[in-house]
Amino acid sequence: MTTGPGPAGPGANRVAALVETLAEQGFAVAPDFLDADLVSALAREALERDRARQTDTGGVGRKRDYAVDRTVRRARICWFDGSSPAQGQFLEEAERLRQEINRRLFLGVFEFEAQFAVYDAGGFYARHLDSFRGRRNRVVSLVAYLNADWQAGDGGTLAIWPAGTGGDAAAAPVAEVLPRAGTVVAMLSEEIPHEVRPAGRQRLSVAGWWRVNQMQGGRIDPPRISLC
Ligand SMILES: O=C(O)CCC(=O)C(=O)O
Ligand SMILES: [Fe+2]
Repeated sequence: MTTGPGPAGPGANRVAALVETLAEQGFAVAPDFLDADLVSALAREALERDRARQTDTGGVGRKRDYAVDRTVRRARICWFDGSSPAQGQFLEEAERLRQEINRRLFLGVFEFEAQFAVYDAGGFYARHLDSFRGRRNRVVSLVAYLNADWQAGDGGTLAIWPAGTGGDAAAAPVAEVLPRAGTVVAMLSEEIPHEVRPAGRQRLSVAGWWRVNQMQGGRIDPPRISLC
């Protein structure tokens, strides 16, 4: 039986289910989470920005930590600037998730930053955690895939390892996620090691992170400045 939208509005069950799974296992994979029209618009924008050379070569980390290391990551990125309706709609989805994350997980996450990512054939991102040493910087990670007709043979899966296996190179992944249009993945940034396997064809995504408020040298951690 299907149920209509509850009092919290359309999609509330979908958001609650994702966050519940995130709370239970440290990550959640939700196929068909995003509306198909939104996914198409985001894919178009990612390609337009890439063509206009507004994507950077995917250095690892926030701007001030920038280090381009093509042995770790081969992709181009472009930070959201909130300037398009598609970005706005995606950020509204992120806000719904943020509220549920704070309600269910008590994480106090407040700020969201997002980027388009373009991995050409051969692109990858070696196994990593999304948060940085010693800083409660990124707390929850969100990835949304924009690729129509992605097949298992196209590679580019997101491999996910269980929490706490960061230093264990021999541990087996618990999930391999195909980057199919509409699929969304959420992960606890400090705990879940993950890797983008080499893509067999161009692979488009949006990656985002929620952060907690941080005092640094008596100042609130400043918002990241856009690169494009
Ligand atoms: O695109 C993905 O599947 C994950 C990307 C990622 O791990 C990152 O940008 O930190
Ligand atoms: Fe990551």
